[in-house]
Amino acid sequence: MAAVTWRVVRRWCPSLPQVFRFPVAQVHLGRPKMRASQQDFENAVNQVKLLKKDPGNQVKLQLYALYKQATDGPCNVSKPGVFDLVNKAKWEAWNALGSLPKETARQNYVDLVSSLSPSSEASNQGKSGADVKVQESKDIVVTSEDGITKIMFNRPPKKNAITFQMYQDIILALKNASTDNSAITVFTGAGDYYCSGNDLTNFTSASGGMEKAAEGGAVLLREFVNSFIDFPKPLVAVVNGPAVGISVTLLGLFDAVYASDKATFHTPFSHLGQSPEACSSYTFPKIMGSAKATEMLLFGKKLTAREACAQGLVTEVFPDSTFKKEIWTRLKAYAKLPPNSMRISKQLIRKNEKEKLHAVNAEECSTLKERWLSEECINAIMSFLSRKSKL
Ligand SMILES: CCCCC/C=C/CC(=O)SCCNC(=O)CCNC(=O)[C@H](O)C(C)(C)COP(=O)(O)OP(=O)(O)OC[C@H]1O[C@@H](n2cnc3c(N)ncnc32)[C@H](O)[C@@H]1OP(=O)(O)O
Repeated sequence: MAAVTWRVVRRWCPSLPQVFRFPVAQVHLGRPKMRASQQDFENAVNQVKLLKKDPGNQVKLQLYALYKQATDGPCNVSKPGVFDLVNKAKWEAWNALGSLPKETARQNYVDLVSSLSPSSEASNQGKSGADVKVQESKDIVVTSEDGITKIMFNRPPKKNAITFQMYQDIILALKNASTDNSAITVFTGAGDYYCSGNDLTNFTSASGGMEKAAEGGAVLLREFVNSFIDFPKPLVAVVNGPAVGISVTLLGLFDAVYASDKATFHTPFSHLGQSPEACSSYTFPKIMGSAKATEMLLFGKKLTAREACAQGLVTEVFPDSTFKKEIWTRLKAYAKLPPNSMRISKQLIRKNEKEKLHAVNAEECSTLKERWLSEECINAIMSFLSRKSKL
């Protein structure tokens, strides 16, 4: 099997990978699908041989890398010489998958092949006997175009507040984006808000009581933030409007943040009887100095986009009238840069911080678990729900 894939890739990949455009593909995420079986994987390998349309060198390299990871595990061969262009590109694609587990690589391979041949997914599911209906998530929309995977908060009637389901959808979207063929990943919001933060009904509407909800919430939050800490490609926020709570604190883990001049940045944790999350107790003082971080995280001072830019939380601010046009033009150009180079540079920048970020995340989550059960927090949430308070 390996020889077949090797031949296919070699035939398809005669030169160094160029930057290829990938067709528009909209992927709705929902509950994770059943894990791909060995049979699904072998079906997908055969499916690749039958593809009528050349999917482009980037996809072929990704297929090669996932195949090797799924069958041999992490890259265990020495790097080809600098002039062995094809094998070096293949080695780099495989090596970039790091310690991705074999089962995950197998699943990602099957998903990637499914996305190349829309009819194959249904037939794969039929063969494995898994008649699982993938629940579509309307609240997180993931699209891929021009080398950019876009993850959009899509719940405008609730100002894009994040439900428990949306946290899970985002974890899955980031997992898929980390091995898809895009060069960069972008978060943005639908409607007038970027995101109003955690959905304040998450805990009150959870079955099984507050204690159980707080326990589960802390585990989910930790996994959610970890997926941002570990995300291997450039991660960009396109902040189209006001951002609140966790949608602001997460920005400290992004590689670039572009904002409309209509955006605001608000972390009202004390007003809500809560404490900072998403590593902001570490990243914010580092980014803006402890005095300015204190104003935001302890006193809930809301920043305009220009103030956030002056503090280093935002990369650049654009007039709202031209924001979308200007930013997507720029991002499409960035997405044409060599993806491996960007990924490796990000790895160098993030490497020395990772351990610290994971430790901070763990501590913030266990602190929050206690906070969510506190009287201060419960009263603040009840007050919002009974419409006595608004930010
Ligand atoms: C796994 C768990 C992890 C948990 C991680 C913890 C993170 C901490 C945080 O994120 S703290 C931040 C939480 N967010 C807030 O406190 C914002 C609360 N919302 C508001 O104050 C206001 O709604 C507003 C300022 C965002 C917008 O005000 P506006 O007057 O413009 O609009 P409405 O208030 O009428 O809102 C429209 C509808 O949207 C609902 N809504 C808005 N935000 C939230 C939210 N965060 N949670 C739940 N619902 C929200 C609002 O209730 C309205 O709904 P309705 O039309 O049905 O009344």
